[in-house]
Amino acid sequence: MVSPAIALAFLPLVVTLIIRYRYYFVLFYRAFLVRVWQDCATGLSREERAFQYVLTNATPGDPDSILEAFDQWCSKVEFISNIGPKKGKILDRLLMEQSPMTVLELGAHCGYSAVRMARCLPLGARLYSVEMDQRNATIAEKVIRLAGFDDDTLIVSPSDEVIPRLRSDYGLETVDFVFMDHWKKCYLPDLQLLEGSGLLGKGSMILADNVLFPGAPNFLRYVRKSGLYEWRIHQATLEYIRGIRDGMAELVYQGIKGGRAG
Ligand SMILES: C[S@@+](CC[C@H](N)C(=O)[O-])C[C@H]1O[C@@H](n2cnc3c(N)ncnc32)[C@H](O)[C@@H]1O
Repeated sequence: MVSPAIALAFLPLVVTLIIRYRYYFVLFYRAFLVRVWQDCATGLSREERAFQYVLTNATPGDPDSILEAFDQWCSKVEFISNIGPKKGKILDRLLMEQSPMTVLELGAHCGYSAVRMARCLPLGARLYSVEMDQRNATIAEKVIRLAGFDDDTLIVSPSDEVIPRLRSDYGLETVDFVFMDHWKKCYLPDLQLLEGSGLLGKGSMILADNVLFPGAPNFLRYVRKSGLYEWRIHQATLEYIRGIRDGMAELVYQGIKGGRAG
């Protein structure tokens, strides 16, 4: 039995830790505890619950109302790691400035960022979204169609299998814009796969989310050292949780080092 005196001595430390890491507790509570509880209570997956909410609260064919419904659900009900409204605005701005004709998304989850991007693209642009989880892809497909983007292509496979086949199976010559938002450990190998496949041209932009939290240190180290990119970090906070620092890395491919520009 711990004596009350010893317990009291540790109290300031415990209080300090709780205050200091309160946003991480909130994240753990909303992303994990609420999810487990709701999975048992509803018999539905978190993604299916989010979709039910979107179906009830958004207007079909109106992408902004679909994004708004997702944002309300993720801020007030359960956490889902969509890019969210704040970082989403940076993504919107970059897409509108770049006007890319071919866009590749790695990690579609429920289709939030796919809808977000599709509404910013110029007429005739093509969006290829890659999602390896079949259940997530089913929801993403429904969300993308609900928003009215019937021409977007959803590829259900792991990114490292899809990237080498983009040229042969989907007829892509170059990719103008890549949005990376899948597992962080895949960022570096997939970037190198894209380089090796010749799909990046001079000026192709890569935007990688969550490079500070949960973080992609190997990816950032490589980008810094490779000399292949002009790059910057957009400082932000984690989607739907203020108080946890995060950032997105914006890379612009400069072509093959010491050789012909891509
Ligand atoms: C953070 S969520 C994507 C959120 C989405 N981009 C958004 O903002 O709405 C990550 C998703 O990437 C998928 N994923 C992870 N690694 C992948 C890979 N190597 N290939 C394809 N999908 C992957 C996961 O199944 C998950 O659905």
